[in-house]
Amino acid sequence: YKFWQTQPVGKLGDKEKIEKEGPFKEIDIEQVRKEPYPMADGFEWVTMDLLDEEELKEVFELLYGHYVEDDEAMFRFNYSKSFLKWALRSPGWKRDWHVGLRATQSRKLVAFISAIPVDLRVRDKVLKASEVNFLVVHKKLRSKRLTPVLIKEITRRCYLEGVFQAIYTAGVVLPKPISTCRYFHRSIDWQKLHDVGFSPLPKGSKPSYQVRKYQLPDHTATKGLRAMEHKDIDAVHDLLTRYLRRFDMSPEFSKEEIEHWLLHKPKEFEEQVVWSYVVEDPQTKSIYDFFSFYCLESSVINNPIHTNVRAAYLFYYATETVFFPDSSREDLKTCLNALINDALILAKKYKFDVFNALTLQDNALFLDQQKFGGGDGQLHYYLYNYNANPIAGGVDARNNVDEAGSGVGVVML
Ligand SMILES: CCCCCCCCCCCCCC(=O)SCCNC(=O)CCNC(=O)[C@H](O)C(C)(C)COP(=O)(O)OP(=O)(O)OC[C@H]1O[C@@H](n2cnc3c(N)ncnc32)[C@H](O)[C@@H]1OP(=O)(O)O
Ligand SMILES: Cc1c(COc2ccc(F)c(F)c2F)oc2cccc(OCCCNCc3cccnc3)c12
Repeated sequence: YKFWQTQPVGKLGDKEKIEKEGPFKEIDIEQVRKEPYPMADGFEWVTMDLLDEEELKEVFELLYGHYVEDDEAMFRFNYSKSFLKWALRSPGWKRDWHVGLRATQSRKLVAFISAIPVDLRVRDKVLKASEVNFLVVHKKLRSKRLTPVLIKEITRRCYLEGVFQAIYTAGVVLPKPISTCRYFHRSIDWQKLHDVGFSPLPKGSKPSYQVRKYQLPDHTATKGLRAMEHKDIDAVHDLLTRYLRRFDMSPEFSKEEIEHWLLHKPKEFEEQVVWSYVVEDPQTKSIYDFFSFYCLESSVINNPIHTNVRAAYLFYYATETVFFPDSSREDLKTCLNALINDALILAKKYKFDVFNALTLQDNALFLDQQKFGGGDGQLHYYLYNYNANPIAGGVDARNNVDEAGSGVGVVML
């Protein structure tokens, strides 16, 4: 019984072009089970209340000990409580979509899966979809087929809300990725990355050469660059909405979502999760560009010197450059290199060790020039119950950056 064969996800190997893109399973809400799926003896479903500090802490601890690791089990994502509040309590969030599994006796939280709502455009269609993330099963309960049940349960809860499509990413290959992007990293503190075993010393090089290669100025260079403020929400919303239309797949953000995802609120988040900067024309005061990055640390497993790597991840950005009459790809390349170089300088200022980016959006235009190195990880994008032709992930057949760029405009956390 292969879980995937019963799910509306295209079979592996479909190579022919899909004529008509769209859902391929019509769901009748009347037929959807009203109560959770039966669960193995000794475990029970719970809905986590992430407004409750204690329950938020339980989800944090489960992820801290059991979430995604690299293949050599040297690092594990360390999503902070602030991050989880930001990621899971976004506009339109539903408590029912924060699904936990507890051991009945001990009450211990042993598994979790979540979803948040997103208006997702795929080419010319906009879907009321969900973004599924933070699937985790306690290490002691692995290989017991709990995952298919967790997935069925989050699916049922999405169906009950009239949501019949989902987007999700994974480092593992599952049936039918719609796109695949590659990890790229730009060292900021090379010595620390080397100490934790993340950055090897290239043959013929020396630590001092590597440190010099990645050194960055202390101050940004772009005139008019400043931190985003509440007053910039409308302008950033307008600019990003137009810019995201360049891609085959992208979210359609409301102004509330722009405020939530891009504007750091010190009172709400004791530790900062997202950094956003705008470029304001001194004369007209209009916003010509913006970029953002988020903080996601990785625990270093078993290292005598360091316990954490502080990574900045490129998030959303946009520039008016593409809308200037007869502007070229070279103009966009020049603009993005200047913006991302300033993003790197700010990441250094805020004590990040590494700046991570995928090959999606227009990232192909600056990865090389800004000294990003290709990682050995890939991020596969998936759609649930939606047949769509493949979307370029920004890498070619040999997994090198494809200058033609990518059609992916969705950044998953
Ligand atoms: C309309 C709404 C729809 C909503 C739902 C849309 C779909 C959402 C889909 C989920 C989006 C999640 C997005 C993220 O959060 S991706 C991050 C996933 N989390 C981790 O990697 C954390 C560390 N690992 C673990 O906690 C466990 O190893 C997990 C929980 C991953 C598997 O637990 P375990 O190792 O104990 O295995 P099992 O015995 O229970 O089950 C084995 C089956 O599970 C399939 N498997 C393995 N990894 C994944 C994976 N990442 N997505 C989907 N399926 C996965 C695998 O192919 C096999 O199926 P089959 O090949 O044998 O049939
Ligand atoms: C993850 C990731 C990496 C790994 O980066 C590091 C890991 C350990 C370190 F010590 C370090 F310095 C890294 F840069 O480099 C990247 C470059 C671009 C994008 C990246 O991840 C995109 C966000 C991934 N979401 C988490 C996730 C990952 C896999 C499945 N489901 C969710 C990554």
